[in-house]
Amino acid sequence: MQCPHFDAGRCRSCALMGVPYAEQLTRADAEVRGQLSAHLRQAETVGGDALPETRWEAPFASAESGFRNKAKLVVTGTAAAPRLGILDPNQHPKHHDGTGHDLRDCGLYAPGMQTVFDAVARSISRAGLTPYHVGARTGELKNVIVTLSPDAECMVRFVLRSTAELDALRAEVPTLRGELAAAGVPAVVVTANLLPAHVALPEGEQEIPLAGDRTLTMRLNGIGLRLRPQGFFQTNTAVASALYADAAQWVDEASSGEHGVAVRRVWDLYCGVGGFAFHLAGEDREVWGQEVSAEAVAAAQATAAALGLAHRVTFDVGDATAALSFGKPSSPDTLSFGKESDSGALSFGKESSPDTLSRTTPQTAPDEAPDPRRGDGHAQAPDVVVVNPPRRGIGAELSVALEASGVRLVLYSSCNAKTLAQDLARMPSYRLERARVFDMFPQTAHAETLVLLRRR
Ligand SMILES: C[S@@+](CC[C@H](N)C(=O)[O-])C[C@H]1O[C@@H](n2cnc3c(N)ncnc32)[C@H](O)[C@@H]1O
Repeated sequence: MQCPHFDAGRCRSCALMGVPYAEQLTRADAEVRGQLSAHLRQAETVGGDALPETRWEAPFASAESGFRNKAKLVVTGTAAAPRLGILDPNQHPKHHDGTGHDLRDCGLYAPGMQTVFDAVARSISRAGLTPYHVGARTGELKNVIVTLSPDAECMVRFVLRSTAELDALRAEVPTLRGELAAAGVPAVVVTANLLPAHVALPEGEQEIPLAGDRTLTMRLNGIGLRLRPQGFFQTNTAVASALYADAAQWVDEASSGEHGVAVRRVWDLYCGVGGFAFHLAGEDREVWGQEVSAEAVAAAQATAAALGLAHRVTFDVGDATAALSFGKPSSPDTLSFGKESDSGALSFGKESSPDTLSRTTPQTAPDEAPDPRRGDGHAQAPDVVVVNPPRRGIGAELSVALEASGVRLVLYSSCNAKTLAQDLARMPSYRLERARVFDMFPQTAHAETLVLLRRR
């Protein structure tokens, strides 16, 4: 892939731009393999059972362009001539003069995205929305966030500093929707998001619905996952489809044969809108998902209801790091969460302390009486736990709890092989059975890794 913005130094987001794609894939695979080298297993015989070496699957390739389903565009310029893209990366953020570059034609975006961007730009001009100027701290419209579904429907969110221009935006929305419907990319969700603070974040806490029913359906492998404005969704739809499909297949394969693990209960921790949960939900399986974002949980519950699965695929808002600490209720209101930043860092009101670790009693936990405060989906110990945390990994509390638990299979999907390796080091009772790199983020050095761990 070749990019004029990269070549001109206007955008440096794609660090590997210009590196042939086959080489990017080889590098990503080698990098992850290197990070996990201490955990790769040789063939061995344990208690008379022959255990094969770690099965390292060929990396899953992405399309090298046109793969992104989501755009977070900084709005600069003027209402008459808005630019949708990024702030000039060559200036220090603290002393930025507000210059931005228009990246509507960025080659990473899925076909159809630019049609949405162009219609949004026309709306900004018609409504007279003033782009926020980071240098002068004036103006209202900070960012536009667009998500495009595989069915060519979209969600458009306008991130505003205040409600000063909300009425003008509200009055413009029907025209925008009319244009997008005529162009074949109907906007099924339009919202305003408020970000009053002068901070380099893509969005704020408050979401104001302007049109639509607040859910966009992302259809992957025939499963219509509902997405609401503030819920996380994997940005590369095709690669996410392959990731979820492999996860389901690996669990099916691990549950069959001589050493097969009967899989009746699955936990999907850090579940987002339930991508893993719905792919792993079988006829005779219960799945429980836990996630810190209430919007994502509401979306996952809407999917369960729409698919007629609400009786056996359930979700709760809560801190996944404490999910296996059966001795204590995982009450969301005992923790005060900050927002996840782009880097994936969360600011927690409370860090996991030695005290919370000592209250975790996982050796006996899976057999303990179910906590009546918990719903059916997680009243009993799971056979499989899926974890898909942000870049910081699952951390000490959850990895130590998993290590001491009776859980037979763990599927760990990670976007950071370094923290994955750190977490695996705290779980020596698990054998790394299978691994695969998924190129979720072509043109960058980042990749997603799925590993299947089986208790020795
Ligand atoms: C990489 S995303 C994965 C989401 C989902 N598994 C998917 O496939 O789309 C990580 C998710 O973890 C959530 N999260 C972050 N910290 C959490 C915590 N302590 N407990 C539960 N969920 C958390 C985020 O809100 C986000 O939805």
